[in-house]
Amino acid sequence: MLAAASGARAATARARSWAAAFVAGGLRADASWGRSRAGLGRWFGATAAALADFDGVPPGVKKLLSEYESVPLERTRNFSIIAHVDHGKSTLADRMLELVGNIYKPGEAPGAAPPGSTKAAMAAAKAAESVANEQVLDSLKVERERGITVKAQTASLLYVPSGGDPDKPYLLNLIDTPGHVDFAYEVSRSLAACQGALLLVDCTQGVQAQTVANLSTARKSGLEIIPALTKIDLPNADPEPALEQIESVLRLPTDDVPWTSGKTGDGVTDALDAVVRRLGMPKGRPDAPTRALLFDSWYDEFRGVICVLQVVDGVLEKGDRVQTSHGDSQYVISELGLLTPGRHPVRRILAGQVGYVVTGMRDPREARVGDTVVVVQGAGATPAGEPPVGPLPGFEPSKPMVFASIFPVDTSDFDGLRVAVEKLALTDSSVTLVKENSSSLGFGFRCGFLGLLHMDVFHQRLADEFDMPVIATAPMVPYRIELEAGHSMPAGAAGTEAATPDEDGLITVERPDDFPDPNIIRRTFEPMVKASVIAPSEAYSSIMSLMQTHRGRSDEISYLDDGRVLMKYIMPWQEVVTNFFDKLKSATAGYATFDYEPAGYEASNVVKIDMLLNGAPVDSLSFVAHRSSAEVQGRRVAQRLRAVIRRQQFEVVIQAAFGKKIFARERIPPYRKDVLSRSGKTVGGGDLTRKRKLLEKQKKGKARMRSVGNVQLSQEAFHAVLSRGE
Ligand SMILES: Nc1nc2c(ncn2[C@@H]2O[C@H](COP(=O)(O)OP(=O)(O)OP(=O)(O)O)[C@@H](O)[C@H]2O)c(=O)[nH]1
Repeated sequence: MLAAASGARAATARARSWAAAFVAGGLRADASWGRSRAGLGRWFGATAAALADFDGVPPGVKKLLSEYESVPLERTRNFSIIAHVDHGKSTLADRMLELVGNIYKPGEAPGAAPPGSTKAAMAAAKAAESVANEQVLDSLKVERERGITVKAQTASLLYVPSGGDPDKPYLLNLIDTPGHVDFAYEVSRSLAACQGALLLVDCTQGVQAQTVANLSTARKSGLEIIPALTKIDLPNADPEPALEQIESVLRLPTDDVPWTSGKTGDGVTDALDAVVRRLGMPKGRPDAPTRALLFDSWYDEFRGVICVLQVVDGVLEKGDRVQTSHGDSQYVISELGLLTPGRHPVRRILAGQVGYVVTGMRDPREARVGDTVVVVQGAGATPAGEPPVGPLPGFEPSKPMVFASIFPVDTSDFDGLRVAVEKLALTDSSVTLVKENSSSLGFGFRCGFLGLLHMDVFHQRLADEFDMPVIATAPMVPYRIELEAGHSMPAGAAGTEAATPDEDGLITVERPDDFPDPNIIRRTFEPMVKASVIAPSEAYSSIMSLMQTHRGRSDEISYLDDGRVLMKYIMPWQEVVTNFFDKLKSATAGYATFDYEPAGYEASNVVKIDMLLNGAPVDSLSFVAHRSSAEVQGRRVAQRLRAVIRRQQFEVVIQAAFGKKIFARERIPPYRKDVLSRSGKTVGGGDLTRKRKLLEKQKKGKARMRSVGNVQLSQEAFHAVLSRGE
């Protein structure tokens, strides 16, 4: 799973830097005291008072920590927010946290400057506030940069519903979920810990492909669904058609739909009231032996694995000795607490509640998501003489959907890459890693990802967090192959598991070079997806022809009442992986939304195409394609390689081959670049410094390339393979 620096840890760090920014802001402002206007003096007085009381814990969190134990199960609600990407989940969740005081509202953080303050004071206060507030639930660096949530996050809050008794608050456990299709697995895990979900529909965009997919996942989990409109503040908000689609496409009643805005905070109480009113309480038995559902985990460099759990039955306490249902090791809980989303230690977590647990566990693979944690020794242990409690219904582990290899840019830096990927994999247990030895690029890792965005995010995090740029090969989907009787996978295939037949007698191939000789293949099966596209009806015929080119089979077509069409297709996953979404966007002027779900395997006539440089096959450039388009794709790759491979001092011949048959050939003529000469004139014999500089510069340029045989390849060469479908 894509976790990382975890939300909670980042949130804590943010809280610290917030306090630091605030204090620094105060000092900077102090220096300009003499120049300040009259109002500023009053502000500093108030600021000093606020600072004296300020312990970094917002008031809502203080209340939660002091009262959560007295909230009975009947007043507990666990819910998720689900929606199409960018429909406003994180923003709405942030407003909910502000409303109950778990985080500060803009202008309300202690020390925030009043209007009319000096520039320095305003800037300091603004910095402090933005640290405190900006998208608190999207904390990973990549999440902020790309504006997407890749990691589900949890926050507990106390809420008094409208007209409710202030002495009887509800404990709401809110689980923010990723919206992107790659992270659907995170969504399903989060949902397992909830009784209901707020399904957001952006009322400027209406129902989209992923709204449909998320609803189907939530329904499969048996959740109560509360549809809600978002972004009602926008000038182009059009709630009526969105409501009609909620009724006609999602088949949900619309008589009680909160209208919300994450920008202005409108309707946030309506949404929370609906959660309290319409969702059931968690099904748990406070007096039974403890069973807790592990639904998320992340790795903290200092504390080890941190697990997020929902205590279903019983109680979890600090000092308990615990064990997971599927593991043998036992651990002692050294800390447990609530997430707000910052981490706050408490003494115990009761039935129905959600929190984090630290045990000193070092290997994230031991924290299997979906596993049940039971108490072996402690208040929640099974009484002596009684049979141990069974596990809660778990859920399936995620399976990689695409594979791509990564190699260090500098061959001598494999150890650096190994350390970086292993550390990153600790925080992202859904990525799989197998060491591989490529004949062209040397040692690297075959990585399995949940999808293309997951892959991109992994590469970006390697660069961001470990300063480790990599050469990455084009992604490939896992094919399953039935070999002719009496044959087995040739030795040397990456990953022994990949080479071992499964219970159906099929082997899974995850990299083109492991594709066996066509003569020993009886049948090949490729993974399929059920794709949903929602687009303006005018784009119907261009989508249809795009789908045909990509071997899509129409499954269902329905027209929405706002002039859009919902088209469902069964198509090969490999077709989606090779830049399909970009083409769909350009075919529909960016208006289409797209989602898919796995749809099993189908027999297919796919072949491996080899790319050769100066007569030698280059394993990292080879690819698998459907027989019908394999040669066209091979030709395209050869042409693109000709365009991106720099001229060398010798001729480079690029060829594409299927088996022994070479069907495409491109040539790059030699070019002798003498960096020491300008316009044919050699740099003067005496100018040694300049000569050295030029040679240094040339060396640096080369450092971002990899030599394959005697040809220099850059990352663009591997992109040529990725974009072969265009
Ligand atoms: N005007 C307006 N903008 C909003 C509102 N809610 C969200 N936005 C903006 O819409 C964009 C997406 O919002 P997010 O909250 O990140 O959406 P999300 O659904 O969490 O996105 P993912 O997690 O990536 O799926 C951001 O630029 C927000 O500032 C709203 O109610 N009104």
